Amino acid sequence: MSLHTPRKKPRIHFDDDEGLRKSHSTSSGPSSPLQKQREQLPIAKGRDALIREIRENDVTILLGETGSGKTTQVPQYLLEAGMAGKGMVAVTQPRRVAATSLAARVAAERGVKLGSLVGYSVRFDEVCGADTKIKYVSDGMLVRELLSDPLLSRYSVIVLDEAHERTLRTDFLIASLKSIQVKRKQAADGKRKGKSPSSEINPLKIIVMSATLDAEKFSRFYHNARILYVKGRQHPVKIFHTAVSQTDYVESALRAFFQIHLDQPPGDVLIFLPGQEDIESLEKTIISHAKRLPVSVTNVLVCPMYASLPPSQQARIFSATPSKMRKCILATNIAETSITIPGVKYVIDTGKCKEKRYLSKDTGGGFDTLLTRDITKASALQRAGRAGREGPGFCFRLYTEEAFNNLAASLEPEIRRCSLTQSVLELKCLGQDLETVEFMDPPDINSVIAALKTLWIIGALGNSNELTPLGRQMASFPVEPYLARIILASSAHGCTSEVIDIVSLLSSSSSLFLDISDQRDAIASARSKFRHPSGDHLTMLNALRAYQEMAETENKSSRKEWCKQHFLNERTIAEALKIRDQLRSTCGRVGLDWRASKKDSEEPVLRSFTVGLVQQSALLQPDGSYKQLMGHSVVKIHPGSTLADKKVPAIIFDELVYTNHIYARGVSSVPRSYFNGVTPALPNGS
Ligand SMILES: Nc1ncnc2c1ncn2[C@@H]1O[C@H](COP(=O)(O)OP(=O)(O)OP(=O)(O)O)[C@@H](O)[C@H]1O
Repeated sequence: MSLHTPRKKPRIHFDDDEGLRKSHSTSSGPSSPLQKQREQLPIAKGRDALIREIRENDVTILLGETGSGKTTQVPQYLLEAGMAGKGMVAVTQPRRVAATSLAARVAAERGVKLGSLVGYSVRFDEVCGADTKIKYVSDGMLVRELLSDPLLSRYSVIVLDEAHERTLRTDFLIASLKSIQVKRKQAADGKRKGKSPSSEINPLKIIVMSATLDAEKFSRFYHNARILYVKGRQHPVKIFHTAVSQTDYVESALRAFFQIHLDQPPGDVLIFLPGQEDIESLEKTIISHAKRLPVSVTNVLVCPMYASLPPSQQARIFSATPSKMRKCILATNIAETSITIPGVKYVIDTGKCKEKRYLSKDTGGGFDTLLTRDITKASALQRAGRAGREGPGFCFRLYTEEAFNNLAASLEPEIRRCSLTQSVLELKCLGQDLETVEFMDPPDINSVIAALKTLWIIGALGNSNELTPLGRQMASFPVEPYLARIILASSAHGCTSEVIDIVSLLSSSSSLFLDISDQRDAIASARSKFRHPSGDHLTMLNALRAYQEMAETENKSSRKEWCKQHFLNERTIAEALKIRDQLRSTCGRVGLDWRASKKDSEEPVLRSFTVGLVQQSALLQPDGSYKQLMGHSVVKIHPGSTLADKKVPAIIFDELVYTNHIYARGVSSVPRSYFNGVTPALPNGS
């Protein structure tokens, strides 16, 4: 590799530069139709044996290298073998982008329209029909289905894919499916013996899949379940490590990208970074460096990819790369498992990720936060596995081989490190207690107590931890319990219409207000039109109302321009309006009139929000700081808030962001008296 990086930076030396040169002599072969591709996948050779084993065993643990064909093929084999019966095959995915893109791929392989035989279901978006037999579903959505169908009787087979990720929802399913399987077996046996002839319940098959799984542990949990291995991968991935460790991973990623771009044959590049901030900063530097390249060099198309990016923008990574361009995808670990991004030949792995962790009150927290940390070996293997899906691939790790060897094998399960509030509520609705469920790894007792306390404070649980009617109503809403509580509180204050509008905006995957750090003055002046003196919640409502008024008369391009001028994210509005429809229909189901609206809505709306956000509130101290009402942390108002630098007696906020300070984001000012009587835990007059 010759030295061509911009800004004349020294090249990064990888441990097998020579090997890289040689490996390009391998051709990926001519492209073949989808069916031929299916037959060539490593898993295809073992198809019959696999079906036989699954038929014979209640639970099967399937291990196979990334790209061997597990996720796309196993559900189709089950269908072809008639194992879906009258029911469906569900395939769970920890991430929505994986569920939607896999469903599209499998629909294409079967030559059917997405939403017919093959569909998907993720939060706020479902593309399925009466004839759907294979459903890719986010783990969270399957948990929600449990609430209305505790035996998941619509499914004949449930495939827990990427089980190694051990998200809270996956662990919840791992535990629930174990007892559901027993109950369904008993029901089916009873039916055979004529005890319950009307029962439509059939036995359930469980398949657990991953490329990087502690298979023995899963097997033990499921009564020594059968472990199967799929051998081999379709295309090789050559892995390179840096010769020496790197100090600045963003800078190193920049250099590695241009080394590939200038020296290597065509093929898109996927760079893994920990979070949105790093992605935005690298995006800017890549674009500015690319502009300075000679005109003869292929153009670069940068596509960011992180969870809070609207789904339509995320979908850009899957669209074909224009000719004479090289796509450079900058992604968090949301692109790490399951997905195939067509065109990606090179992966650059910074070795870093953000991990959600619950900061306990003892450490000044009491909330989930994201911390940057080293990835695990399992993640490194998954990241490398995103190359080599359509032909030979290359993975450049920006850390040494020794550092790789020292990485932890896998991440601590989410159940051991995240807030459990929603899960506790869901279990309560199923008549269970988190403490008594047989989890693969039991949760930390302090987290369970914190969740129970939150649910008690917002009225979901009574004094003996029993589920209240209010709690059951909260669980019906597809949002966090505290947001559901706000909606329910709005009923008493007669402002459900306004509150649902704001909650819909808060539940969207990206923020309504664009926050571009170097344009804060321009943003502040554009936003002043909508500013509500009480703070961000009613400012959001004003902006939404202004948008809707304008949209009544303007066409699509003027609407877009208007949003640009006002630094509003139009996609967030579109998403929020969809969410609003769902929340309105949930209101209908729980007997709430969503049309209830107040002309002067400030007090009723803020009173409703205070009920749900009582744990997310802080009081002004004599020294000018804000101290949490329920907790020990001193928080600052986020600079992006309409209340930044303001001193008001009390604030409520949507979230805390943990950087060099603890910042409250999405802030409104409320009179202290609003806290009176909101919760039984608060002393009078606080
Ligand atoms: N959207 C797609 N476009 C092109 N090829 C695809 C697509 N999805 C899957 N493939 C092809 O099918 C192969 C198998 O994909 P599949 O997701 O089934 O593998 P897997 O074993 O589940 O991998 P992983 O463990 O990484 O999820 C890929 O390597 C790729 O060749």
